[in-house]
Parts: sequence; C-alpha cells; structure tokens
Amino acid sequence: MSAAKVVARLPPLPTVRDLVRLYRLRALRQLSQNFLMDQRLIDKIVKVAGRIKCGQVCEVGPGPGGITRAILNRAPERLVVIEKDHRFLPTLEAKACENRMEVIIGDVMGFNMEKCFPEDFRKEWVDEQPNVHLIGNLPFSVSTPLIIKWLEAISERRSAWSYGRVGMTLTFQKEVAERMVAPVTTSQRCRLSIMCQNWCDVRHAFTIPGKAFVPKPDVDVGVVHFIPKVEPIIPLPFKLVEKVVRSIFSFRQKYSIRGAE
Ligand SMILES: C[S@@+](CC[C@H](N)C(=O)[O-])C[C@H]1O[C@@H](n2cnc3c(N)ncnc32)[C@H](O)[C@@H]1O
Repeated sequence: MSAAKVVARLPPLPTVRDLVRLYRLRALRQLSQNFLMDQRLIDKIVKVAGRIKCGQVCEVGPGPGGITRAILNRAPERLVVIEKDHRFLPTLEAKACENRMEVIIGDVMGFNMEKCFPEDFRKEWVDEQPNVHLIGNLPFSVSTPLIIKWLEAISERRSAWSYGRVGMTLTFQKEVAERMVAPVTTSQRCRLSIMCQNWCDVRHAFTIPGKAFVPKPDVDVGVVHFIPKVEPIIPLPFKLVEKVVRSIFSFRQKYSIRGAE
C-alpha cells in the first residue's frame, strides 16, 4: 500500500457572509467583535502558546470559533471557552459535542478563572512545567483590565495560578502590546510595562494588521506571550506595587519627565 499522506480535512473557515447567515450576525461594537479570518494568522497565534497537546486550555472570547478550532486541532486534554455573546452558543456547542470542550456563556470580567482548570491540573506538568494555557483574541474594551486582574491572580498564586505558571497568549492593541514589553530606557515604558514585567516574562510575538479582521478595527493588533515568573522582580503585594508605580509615573508626568504614561 502506498504511504499516502493523510491530510485532515477541515471545513473552511466561515466567510463573513456565512457568519451573517448563520447568526443573522451583526458584529457588536460594544463587545469589540473583530473576527480574525486569516487561517495562517490563527494558527500562528496558537503556535505561540507552545505545547498544547494533552494540556489544559482556556480560551476567552471564542466568537465563531476560528481560534477554538485551531486549539482543538492540537488535541488538548480539555478546553474551556468563555463567550459573552450567546449567539455563538450553537456553533460552539456543536464543537463541544465532539471534543473535550466546555462552553461557558458569560462575562469573563466577573468570572473566576480558577474554575477553568481542574483540581488535578498539576498532573499535566511536564518537566516541572505545567501544560496550562490561557489564549484569547481579547475584546479591546476589556483587555487591559483583564491582564491586570490575571497578573494579580498570578501574584497571589491563586488556585490554578498558585504555581504561577499559567502561560498566556493574548492580543492587545499594538501600542498597548509595545508598552507591555517596553524596556527600561524607552519612552514607551509605563506602569503597564512594570506591572507585566514584574510577574511575567513578556514577549511581543508578532503584529496582526487591522485589515486581517472583519470588521476592520482602527488599529493593528499585537500578540503577546506571557510566562509567569517563578519569583517576581519586586516581591511585594500586587496592590502595593501598583500604588508605588502609579505614584512614580504621576510624579514623572507632573514634572514632564520622558517616558511618563
Ligand atoms: C476580538 S473578538 C474575537 C473573536 C474570535 N476569537 C476571533 O478571533 O475571531 C472578541 C470576542 O470576545 C467576546 N467578548 C467581548 N466581551 C466579552 C466579555 N466581557 N466576556 C466574554 N467574552 C467577551 C466577543 O463577543 C467576541 O466574540
């Protein structure tokens, strides 16, 4: 028998017309609905997350499920998705039926993320590295408050975060992504740079042009990868670091010192 290469045949990504037809969908601006339609870029985001096979994954804002499908293709042990817009429920549930996937319809802002990761998630550790991931093409409207909330969870080593090792692959407005990774001497250095870099190793993996989304946002998008540090640079409580950094930057701003936020 010839060793013919078996290629998994996946249905094509929904086109904008499909989306409109399937959900009678109008992208909701208030939910920052900009859908990524480029399969190559979707795969690239999931690749940045690293080793997902047999891991625990949580996706925020799956929408019609383009990234969800790319995650499922990498065979995680379990995937939990959290989506606020109930119009996506039928499509997401259809995916969930065939896979180890759970769909939660709700607001991620008020959601206790620890619920996404099971008690025994430590079983997934490989060479002392847990295979636990948080992935999301985040809604711009809540992306910065969300990362602050998750950094606080990492700093307090809460439940699934308690070992401080949940890797995060998330999207932000390109400018915000650049500020997150800004080194000390640059003008982009701000409060967010210090907060992110204190608890995580942060990398701006790549930029997605606005035109890759439907509808097209006014800005380009940066994909940022966070690996929580085992120990923070400043080993103080989150709120205290936040307060100190805030006052330093408001001082810099007041006296017009370069690099103030
Ligand atoms: C930028 S879109 C990304 C959609 C899809 N993942 C993609 O890449 O094409 C953001 C998604 O997050 C959802 N969303 C917005 N606010 C949310 C919230 N507070 N909680 C959960 N999901 C939210 C939106 O409905 C939308 O599906």
